[in-house]
Amino acid sequence: MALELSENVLTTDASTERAYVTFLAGNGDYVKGVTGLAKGLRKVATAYPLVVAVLPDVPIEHRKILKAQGCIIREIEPIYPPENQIQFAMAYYVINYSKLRIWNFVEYKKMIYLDGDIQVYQNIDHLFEEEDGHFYAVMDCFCEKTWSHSPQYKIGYCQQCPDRVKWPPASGSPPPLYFNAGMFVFEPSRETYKSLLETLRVTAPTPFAEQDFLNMFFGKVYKPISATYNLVLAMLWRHPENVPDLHNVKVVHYCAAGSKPWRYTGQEANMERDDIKMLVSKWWDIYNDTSLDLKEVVKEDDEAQIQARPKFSILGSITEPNIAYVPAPSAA
Ligand SMILES: O=c1ccn([C@@H]2O[C@H](COP(=O)(O)OP(=O)(O)O[C@H]3O[C@H](CO)[C@H](O)[C@H](O)[C@H]3O)[C@@H](O)[C@H]2O)c(=O)[nH]1
Ligand SMILES: O[C@H]1[C@H](O)[C@@H](O)[C@H](O)[C@@H](O)[C@H]1O
Ligand SMILES: [Mn+2]
Repeated sequence: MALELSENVLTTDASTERAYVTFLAGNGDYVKGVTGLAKGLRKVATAYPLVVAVLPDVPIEHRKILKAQGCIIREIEPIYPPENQIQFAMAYYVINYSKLRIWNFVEYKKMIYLDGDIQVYQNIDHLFEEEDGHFYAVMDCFCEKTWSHSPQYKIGYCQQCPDRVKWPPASGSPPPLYFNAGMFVFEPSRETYKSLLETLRVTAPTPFAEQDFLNMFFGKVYKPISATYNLVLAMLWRHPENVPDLHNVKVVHYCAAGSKPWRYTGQEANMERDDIKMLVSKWWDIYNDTSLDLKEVVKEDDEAQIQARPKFSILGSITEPNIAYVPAPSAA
């Protein structure tokens, strides 16, 4: 099927109109997460490639590692929220606004976004078959300290168990369903991309950065999917009754403090749990499995791709703060 773009013309078949996409910033160790993810996707025999949206501060060496794992490297420009005094739940969340660039990857009709601290343990390609026009993602949990700024946390209300502590009628209607933005199914589109950037320009930044923004922007078309597609680890101790069969879970999100497998020490709260140890060791099994490495040498002309900027122009210019791009502080 021929897909026409205004700037470049691509000839492609249905399988190349779909891809997984992740996001990489900085020269730290998140490249390990993305490497693990590329190998995990290969292990479950996905039919689709993994695109890595990299910020300019990702070093060539890291791009080469990912290219050698079969990833498609796409450099994106950082996006900053409008200047404002804001306390992010984590300082480094500010770079996540740059994720909005993936809506401009319009050579793909549908994509599944996955954070670099996610691992896929079972094939989830069938999610591409879900009906268009919706935003698919997994409902978050509000019980961890990262939420302490929120009314939900202060009240003790969580959408995972709305009857345990009921939302007080005096506070109006309960908050709308809220998804975790570490995994979602979406449709790139120039129009949506433009609208995202324009809306961002007039939206004050909030603690969960682009996650809050996406929840607001896609609220009306959001469709919750099973927790098996993005198991946020805090669910293990906060809502065990909502955890899908752990040994058959499809997607694990190592987002709880101290749970990133490549930084795991076992010291932080809950990290001594057997289920956590099992999931961390499962991640390492994939990362260390050399049989999952792509056996391909990076060719000379691929070097250009590693360094290349996107061919089409980056729409919209968000007002940039006076400070230059701040390298991401190290994460939890
Ligand atoms: O130094 C960094 C920090 C982050 N990342 C990328 O940004 C993603 C988000 O960071 P974390 O996974 O550490 O953060 P959390 O899982 O705690 O964050 C959650 O909240 C964030 C709010 O901004 C985002 O929505 C994110 O997708 C969602 O999973 C990472 O997976 C990775 O892909 C990097 O590449 N380098
Ligand atoms: O995206 C964030 C992040 O993953 C935090 O680690 C988690 O505590 C939150 O629930 C979530 O909203
Ligand atoms: Mn994450």
